[in-house]
Amino acid sequence: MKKADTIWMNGKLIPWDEANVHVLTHTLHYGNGVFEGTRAYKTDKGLAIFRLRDHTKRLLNSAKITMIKSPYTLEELENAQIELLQKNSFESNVYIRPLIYLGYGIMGLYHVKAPVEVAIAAWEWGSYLGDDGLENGIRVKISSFARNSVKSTMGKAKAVANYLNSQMAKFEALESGYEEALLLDDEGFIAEGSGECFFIVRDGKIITPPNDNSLESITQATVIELAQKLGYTVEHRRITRDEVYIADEAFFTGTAAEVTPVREVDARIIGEGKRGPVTEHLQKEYFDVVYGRNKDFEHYLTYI
Ligand SMILES: Cc1[nH+]cc(COP(=O)(O)O)c(CN[C@@H](CCC(=O)O)C(=O)O)c1O
Repeated sequence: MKKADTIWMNGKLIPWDEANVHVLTHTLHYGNGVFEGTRAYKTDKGLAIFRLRDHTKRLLNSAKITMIKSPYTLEELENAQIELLQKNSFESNVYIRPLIYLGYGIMGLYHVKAPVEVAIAAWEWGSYLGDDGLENGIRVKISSFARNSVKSTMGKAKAVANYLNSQMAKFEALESGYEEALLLDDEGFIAEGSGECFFIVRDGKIITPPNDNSLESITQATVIELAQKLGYTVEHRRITRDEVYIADEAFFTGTAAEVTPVREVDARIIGEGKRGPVTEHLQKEYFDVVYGRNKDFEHYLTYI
């Protein structure tokens, strides 16, 4: 990972190598911290953060869900992200990682007296699932792990602790020779990927699971809005694994994953075993949106 010069920590820009925490930082031990993943793209008019407000709102919603009181307002956090990108220099697209976490000072599960800290880092990050994956699709394994259950966790919070489930699913998939995991919910319906939301295409219709068991994905929402504007029928409904196997196309969406085609699931070739025509169309349109080439969506961009 290429270091940037500085990281924003609790209101100050400090040198990357000095952005450290104490080993008894509460979140390190108990996993109650919330974070975001936001991309900024090199558009013709310079670097632009995509859906900054939506991501920052979700960060504060995540904090509210897990009972962390942010010391900064929505505007202060937005301005901090803008300042971080202005004060660092980046050659290519940037990934921004805000984190609100519980710092050093108390141990034990009752967290309310732990100090709340905020750090925002940014680095240059290419395609999450590989350039080849973006173009030709990836191979996916249905995970042996069910997605965190709504009976025991809260998936609308982008909370640190929720990612042990994702990490183990990702590990299992890669160790089995695949490139990503697709998780079922605890009733056996498709939930989402380890770090993405999921779509299939059947008979020209675009289908994606509701967010009962997944993060409310900003990229999923953008792709749905885009697809509807392009005249596609979009269904938000439950999907079973065997419906995935017989789908004409499938793809993941996420800030990091962008629109990544899926060409195989559990050794079943999806469609023609490559990026499908609808996926390719949506992927191209999505990149036009985030690079500021689609004026109907330019309100989502915050130019730095
Ligand atoms: C579990 C999960 N589900 C769906 C999504 C898609 O949400 P959105 O980015 O708002 O469209 C993400 C983002 N996953 C982050 C993973 C990055 C990482 O590995 O770290 C991301 O895409 O930034 C998830 O982590």
